[in-house]
Amino acid sequence: MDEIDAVFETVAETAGDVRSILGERRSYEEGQNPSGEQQLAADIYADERLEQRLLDIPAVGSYASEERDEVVEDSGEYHVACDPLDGSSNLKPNNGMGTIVGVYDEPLPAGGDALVAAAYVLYGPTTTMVTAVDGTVTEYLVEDGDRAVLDEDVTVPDDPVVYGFGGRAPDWPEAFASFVEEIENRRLKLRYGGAMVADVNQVLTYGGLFGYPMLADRPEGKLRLQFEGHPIAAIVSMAGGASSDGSESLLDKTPQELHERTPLFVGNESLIDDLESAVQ
Ligand SMILES: O=P(O)(O)OC[C@H]1O[C@](O)(COP(=O)(O)O)[C@@H](O)[C@@H]1O
Ligand SMILES: [Mg+2]
Ligand SMILES: [Mg+2]
Repeated sequence: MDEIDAVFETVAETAGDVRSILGERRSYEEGQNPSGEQQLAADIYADERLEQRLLDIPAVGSYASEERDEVVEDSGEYHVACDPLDGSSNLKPNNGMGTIVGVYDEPLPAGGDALVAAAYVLYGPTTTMVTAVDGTVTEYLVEDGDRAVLDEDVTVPDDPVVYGFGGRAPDWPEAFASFVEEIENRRLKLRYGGAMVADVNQVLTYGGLFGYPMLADRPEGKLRLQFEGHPIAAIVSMAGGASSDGSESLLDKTPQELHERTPLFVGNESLIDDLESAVQ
């Protein structure tokens, strides 16, 4: 699909720009995003750049992002939802961060069944990009805005190695806390860096489970279904893994509101099955 490739191309180009400003846009701005989180100058830069560039593509009919209240309308058959800078609190300690993009063929907010393609960029020691469309997941190295294929068929390894869960352990519901204990006893290794894209990329590379669970005072968890949940779930699912909110696949869910949150788990299908049995 040429239109989807145009979106991927634009995201790769923009990744080059975002990478180049990270060093100088480290300060917090006055404003908060619709989820009540303080915005960094880099969050705002990435959001504005993606908005401009993506809406320039004729097939892109609207742009929505974690960093703005409303959908920006244009005309075109695809609707793009972005987390412009995922894990931006990692900017200060110089750790991994990402950009997440979901492409839908229905106006937003839209259900997971309307998602036709997804991608993320990982700003690590190198910049890489993972795309998912038509059942295939591809990993690229991004240099100067250009993509070079690293792995043309990314699949979640059968034998899981790593796990990482967000939130404070005392806030985890009892059933989830017992599940985590059991996961640790299976000799999985802890890998948690505080940026979902970076943590999920560990799961795609080594196999395992990433989650940001329901919390005692926040049963809806932290992460946003439209901007983070659906695209990440689609990528992991197309790579042979699975997703869940604790009881059903994230791809079966439709947000009632654009910025709706959800508990989020992605990884090997067997681990997602075990998680659902443990927390339901
Ligand atoms: O600091 P915590 O509570 O572990 O939360 C980390 C999670 O929050 C996020 O940073 C939320 O994303 P944003 O940075 O885009 O708001 C995820 O990337 C990450 O998994
Ligand atoms: Mg995020
Ligand atoms: Mg963000």
